[in-house]
Amino acid sequence: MTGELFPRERREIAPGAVLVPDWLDLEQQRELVEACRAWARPPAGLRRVRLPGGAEMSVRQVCLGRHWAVVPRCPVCGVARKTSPGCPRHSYPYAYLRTVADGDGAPVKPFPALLDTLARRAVTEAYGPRLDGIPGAVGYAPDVALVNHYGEGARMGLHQDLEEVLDAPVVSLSLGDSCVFRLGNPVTRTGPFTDVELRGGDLLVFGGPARRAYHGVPRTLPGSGDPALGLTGRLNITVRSTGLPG
Ligand SMILES: O=C(O)CCC(=O)C(=O)O
Ligand SMILES: [Fe+2]
Repeated sequence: MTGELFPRERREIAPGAVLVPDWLDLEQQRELVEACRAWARPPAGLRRVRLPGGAEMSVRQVCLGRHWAVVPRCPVCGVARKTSPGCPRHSYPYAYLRTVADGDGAPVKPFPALLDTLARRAVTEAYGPRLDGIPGAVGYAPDVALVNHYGEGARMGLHQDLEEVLDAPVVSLSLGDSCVFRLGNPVTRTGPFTDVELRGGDLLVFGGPARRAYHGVPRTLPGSGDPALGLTGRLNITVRSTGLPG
Protein backbone atom coordinates (compact mmCIF):
# COMPACT_ATOMS: atom_id res chain seq x y z
CA MET A 1 0.00 0.00 0.00
CA THR A 2 1.34 3.48 -0.81
CA GLY A 3 1.34 6.54 1.42
CA GLU A 4 2.04 4.58 4.58
CA LEU A 5 3.08 6.96 7.37
CA PHE A 6 5.19 4.31 9.06
CA PRO A 7 6.32 1.50 6.78
CA ARG A 8 5.24 -1.86 8.13
CA GLU A 9 8.35 -3.69 9.23
CA ARG A 10 8.78 -7.42 9.46
CA ARG A 11 8.55 -8.42 13.12
CA GLU A 12 8.26 -11.33 15.50
CA ILE A 13 4.80 -10.84 17.03
CA ALA A 14 5.47 -13.60 19.59
CA PRO A 15 8.44 -15.95 19.97
CA GLY A 16 8.41 -18.14 16.84
CA ALA A 17 5.70 -16.15 15.01
CA VAL A 18 7.14 -13.95 12.25
CA LEU A 19 5.06 -11.46 10.25
CA VAL A 20 6.49 -10.34 6.91
CA PRO A 21 4.32 -7.54 5.47
CA ASP A 22 3.85 -7.33 1.68
CA TRP A 23 5.74 -10.57 1.09
CA LEU A 24 3.77 -11.32 -2.10
CA ASP A 25 3.79 -8.77 -4.93
CA LEU A 26 0.57 -8.04 -6.82
CA GLU A 27 1.39 -10.48 -9.61
CA GLN A 28 1.93 -13.33 -7.13
CA GLN A 29 -1.29 -12.40 -5.33
CA ARG A 30 -3.15 -12.51 -8.65
CA GLU A 31 -1.68 -15.90 -9.48
CA LEU A 32 -2.75 -17.27 -6.09
CA VAL A 33 -6.29 -15.85 -6.36
CA GLU A 34 -6.65 -17.52 -9.77
CA ALA A 35 -5.33 -20.78 -8.36
CA CYS A 36 -7.74 -20.57 -5.40
CA ARG A 37 -10.64 -20.14 -7.85
CA ALA A 38 -9.64 -23.36 -9.59
CA TRP A 39 -9.17 -25.24 -6.30
CA ALA A 40 -12.56 -24.01 -5.09
CA ARG A 41 -14.43 -25.65 -7.98
CA PRO A 42 -16.12 -29.02 -7.53
CA PRO A 43 -15.43 -31.87 -7.22
CA ALA A 44 -13.84 -31.56 -3.76
CA GLY A 45 -14.43 -27.80 -3.93
CA LEU A 46 -15.32 -25.07 -1.46
CA ARG A 47 -17.57 -26.15 1.41
CA ARG A 48 -18.89 -24.93 4.71
CA VAL A 49 -17.53 -26.76 7.72
CA ARG A 50 -20.00 -27.94 10.36
CA LEU A 51 -18.34 -27.89 13.79
CA PRO A 52 -18.69 -30.74 16.30
CA GLY A 53 -21.37 -28.77 18.21
CA GLY A 54 -23.47 -28.47 15.04
CA ALA A 55 -22.78 -24.82 14.22
CA GLU A 56 -21.57 -23.92 10.75
CA MET A 57 -18.33 -22.01 10.34
CA SER A 58 -18.84 -18.65 8.65
CA VAL A 59 -15.72 -19.27 6.59
CA ARG A 60 -15.91 -21.44 3.48
CA GLN A 61 -12.98 -23.79 2.99
CA VAL A 62 -11.27 -26.08 0.53
CA CYS A 63 -8.44 -28.46 1.48
CA LEU A 64 -5.52 -29.60 -0.65
CA GLY A 65 -3.26 -32.61 -0.08
CA ARG A 66 -5.42 -34.01 2.71
CA HIS A 67 -8.92 -33.15 3.76
CA TRP A 68 -9.28 -31.67 7.24
CA ALA A 69 -12.72 -32.47 8.62
CA VAL A 70 -14.89 -33.08 11.64
CA VAL A 71 -15.15 -36.84 12.10
CA PRO A 72 -17.75 -38.87 14.04
CA ARG A 73 -14.97 -41.11 15.41
CA CYS A 74 -11.19 -41.47 15.07
CA PRO A 75 -10.50 -42.92 11.58
CA VAL A 76 -7.62 -45.01 13.02
CA CYS A 77 -9.11 -46.58 16.19
CA GLY A 78 -12.81 -45.78 15.93
CA VAL A 79 -13.00 -44.17 19.38
CA ALA A 80 -15.13 -41.01 19.72
CA ARG A 81 -13.20 -39.44 22.57
CA LYS A 82 -10.43 -36.83 22.67
CA THR A 83 -7.93 -39.35 24.01
CA SER A 84 -7.52 -43.01 23.17
CA PRO A 85 -4.52 -44.63 24.86
CA GLY A 86 -3.01 -47.19 22.52
CA CYS A 87 -4.16 -45.54 19.29
CA PRO A 88 -0.98 -44.89 17.30
CA ARG A 89 -2.36 -41.75 15.63
CA HIS A 90 -5.43 -40.66 17.47
CA SER A 91 -7.47 -37.89 15.86
CA TYR A 92 -10.86 -36.74 17.14
CA PRO A 93 -13.06 -34.71 16.68
CA TYR A 94 -10.95 -33.47 13.73
CA ALA A 95 -8.85 -35.57 11.37
CA TYR A 96 -7.06 -35.52 8.03
CA LEU A 97 -8.80 -37.67 5.43
CA ARG A 98 -8.25 -38.63 1.79
CA THR A 99 -11.75 -37.76 0.65
CA VAL A 100 -14.25 -34.98 1.31
CA ALA A 101 -16.24 -37.16 3.70
CA ASP A 102 -18.23 -34.16 5.00
CA GLY A 103 -19.02 -32.95 1.46
CA ASP A 104 -19.29 -34.57 -1.96
CA GLY A 105 -17.11 -37.56 -1.03
CA ALA A 106 -14.63 -36.87 -3.84
CA PRO A 107 -10.87 -37.44 -3.41
CA VAL A 108 -9.14 -34.33 -2.08
CA LYS A 109 -7.16 -32.34 -4.68
CA PRO A 110 -3.38 -32.85 -4.58
CA PHE A 111 -1.09 -30.51 -2.68
CA PRO A 112 0.10 -28.13 -5.42
CA ALA A 113 3.74 -27.53 -6.39
CA LEU A 114 3.05 -23.78 -6.35
CA LEU A 115 2.34 -23.86 -2.61
CA ASP A 116 5.19 -26.27 -1.92
CA THR A 117 7.69 -23.85 -3.46
CA LEU A 118 6.20 -20.77 -1.81
CA ALA A 119 5.93 -22.31 1.66
CA ARG A 120 9.51 -23.62 1.65
CA ARG A 121 10.77 -20.16 0.68
CA ALA A 122 8.49 -18.56 3.30
CA VAL A 123 9.98 -20.62 6.14
CA THR A 124 13.55 -19.95 5.01
CA GLU A 125 12.97 -16.22 4.65
CA ALA A 126 10.96 -15.82 7.85
CA TYR A 127 13.53 -17.44 10.15
CA GLY A 128 16.75 -16.68 8.25
CA PRO A 129 19.81 -17.65 10.29
CA ARG A 130 17.58 -18.98 13.12
CA LEU A 131 16.17 -21.77 10.94
CA ASP A 132 18.18 -24.41 12.86
CA GLY A 133 16.45 -23.52 16.13
CA ILE A 134 12.89 -24.05 14.85
CA PRO A 135 11.64 -27.69 14.83
CA GLY A 136 10.87 -28.92 11.32
CA ALA A 137 12.11 -25.74 9.62
CA VAL A 138 15.23 -27.23 8.06
CA GLY A 139 14.07 -29.42 5.16
CA TYR A 140 10.49 -28.16 5.61
CA ALA A 141 8.21 -30.49 3.63
CA PRO A 142 4.62 -29.23 3.56
CA ASP A 143 1.85 -31.58 2.42
CA VAL A 144 -1.45 -29.86 3.25
CA ALA A 145 -3.10 -26.51 2.60
CA LEU A 146 -6.39 -25.14 3.86
CA VAL A 147 -7.82 -22.32 1.79
CA ASN A 148 -10.33 -20.22 3.72
CA HIS A 149 -12.63 -17.64 2.17
CA TYR A 150 -14.00 -14.92 4.46
CA GLY A 151 -17.05 -13.14 3.10
CA GLU A 152 -18.48 -10.10 4.85
CA GLY A 153 -18.96 -10.83 8.56
CA ALA A 154 -17.03 -14.10 8.50
CA ARG A 155 -14.63 -14.88 11.31
CA MET A 156 -12.71 -17.78 12.75
CA GLY A 157 -12.91 -18.65 16.45
CA LEU A 158 -9.88 -19.21 18.63
CA HIS A 159 -8.37 -22.63 18.04
CA GLN A 160 -5.09 -24.54 17.93
CA ASP A 161 -3.78 -26.34 14.83
CA LEU A 162 -3.32 -29.77 16.42
CA GLU A 163 -4.04 -32.51 13.89
CA GLU A 164 -0.46 -32.57 12.62
CA VAL A 165 1.99 -35.09 14.06
CA LEU A 166 4.94 -32.77 13.40
CA ASP A 167 5.80 -29.47 15.07
CA ALA A 168 6.95 -28.02 11.75
CA PRO A 169 5.88 -24.38 11.19
CA VAL A 170 2.56 -23.26 9.74
CA VAL A 171 2.78 -20.86 6.78
CA SER A 172 -0.11 -18.43 6.37
CA LEU A 173 -0.65 -16.27 3.27
CA SER A 174 -3.31 -13.57 3.17
CA LEU A 175 -5.05 -12.19 0.06
CA GLY A 176 -7.67 -9.48 -0.43
CA ASP A 177 -9.33 -7.80 2.54
CA SER A 178 -7.34 -7.13 5.70
CA CYS A 179 -8.24 -8.83 8.95
CA VAL A 180 -7.48 -8.76 12.62
CA PHE A 181 -5.46 -11.86 13.48
CA ARG A 182 -5.39 -12.80 17.16
CA LEU A 183 -2.55 -14.83 18.62
CA GLY A 184 -2.55 -16.22 22.16
CA ASN A 185 -0.45 -18.89 23.83
CA PRO A 186 -0.28 -22.71 23.57
CA VAL A 187 -1.77 -23.37 27.02
CA THR A 188 -4.93 -21.35 27.66
CA ARG A 189 -7.53 -19.79 25.41
CA THR A 190 -7.82 -16.80 27.72
CA GLY A 191 -4.91 -14.72 26.51
CA PRO A 192 -3.14 -12.36 26.84
CA PHE A 193 -3.52 -11.86 23.11
CA THR A 194 -1.52 -10.11 20.46
CA ASP A 195 -3.78 -8.65 17.77
CA VAL A 196 -2.18 -7.79 14.43
CA GLU A 197 -3.57 -6.61 11.13
CA LEU A 198 -2.94 -9.02 8.26
CA ARG A 199 -3.25 -7.43 4.83
CA GLY A 200 -3.35 -8.92 1.37
CA GLY A 201 0.17 -10.03 0.44
CA ASP A 202 1.30 -10.52 4.05
CA LEU A 203 3.09 -13.66 5.23
CA LEU A 204 2.83 -15.04 8.74
CA VAL A 205 4.87 -18.07 9.79
CA PHE A 206 4.25 -19.61 13.19
CA GLY A 207 6.56 -22.31 14.43
CA GLY A 208 8.72 -23.13 17.44
CA PRO A 209 7.13 -21.88 20.67
CA ALA A 210 4.19 -20.38 18.72
CA ARG A 211 3.35 -23.54 16.77
CA ARG A 212 0.52 -24.74 19.03
CA ALA A 213 -0.65 -21.31 20.16
CA TYR A 214 -4.35 -20.47 20.12
CA HIS A 215 -5.22 -18.17 17.25
CA GLY A 216 -8.21 -16.86 15.35
CA VAL A 217 -9.63 -14.12 13.17
CA PRO A 218 -12.16 -11.99 15.12
CA ARG A 219 -13.00 -9.83 12.10
CA THR A 220 -12.12 -8.77 8.59
CA LEU A 221 -12.21 -5.25 7.16
CA PRO A 222 -14.61 -5.53 4.20
CA GLY A 223 -13.58 -3.56 1.11
CA SER A 224 -10.03 -2.98 2.32
CA GLY A 225 -8.33 -5.21 -0.27
CA ASP A 226 -6.59 -3.95 -3.41
CA PRO A 227 -9.34 -3.60 -6.07
CA ALA A 228 -6.79 -4.60 -8.73
CA LEU A 229 -7.04 -8.15 -7.39
CA GLY A 230 -10.71 -8.54 -8.33
CA LEU A 231 -11.41 -10.46 -5.12
CA THR A 232 -14.37 -9.90 -2.82
CA GLY A 233 -13.57 -10.72 0.80
CA ARG A 234 -10.46 -12.29 2.20
CA LEU A 235 -8.61 -15.48 1.30
CA ASN A 236 -6.20 -17.18 3.64
CA ILE A 237 -3.99 -20.07 2.60
CA THR A 238 -2.65 -22.03 5.55
CA VAL A 239 0.10 -24.49 4.65
CA ARG A 240 1.14 -27.26 7.05
CA SER A 241 3.43 -30.25 7.24
CA THR A 242 1.40 -33.06 8.84
CA GLY A 243 4.07 -35.74 9.25
CA LEU A 244 1.41 -38.32 8.38
CA PRO A 245 2.48 -41.29 6.23
CA GLY A 246 2.20 -40.61 2.50
O1 LIG B 1 -7.45 -17.03 8.25
C1 LIG B 1 -6.46 -17.04 8.97
O2 LIG B 1 -5.63 -16.12 8.97
C2 LIG B 1 -6.26 -18.18 9.95
C3 LIG B 1 -6.70 -19.52 9.42
C4 LIG B 1 -6.46 -20.62 10.40
O3 LIG B 1 -6.08 -20.41 11.52
C5 LIG B 1 -6.69 -22.03 10.02
O4 LIG B 1 -7.14 -22.30 8.90
O5 LIG B 1 -6.40 -22.92 10.84
FE1 LIG C 1 -5.47 -22.24 12.51
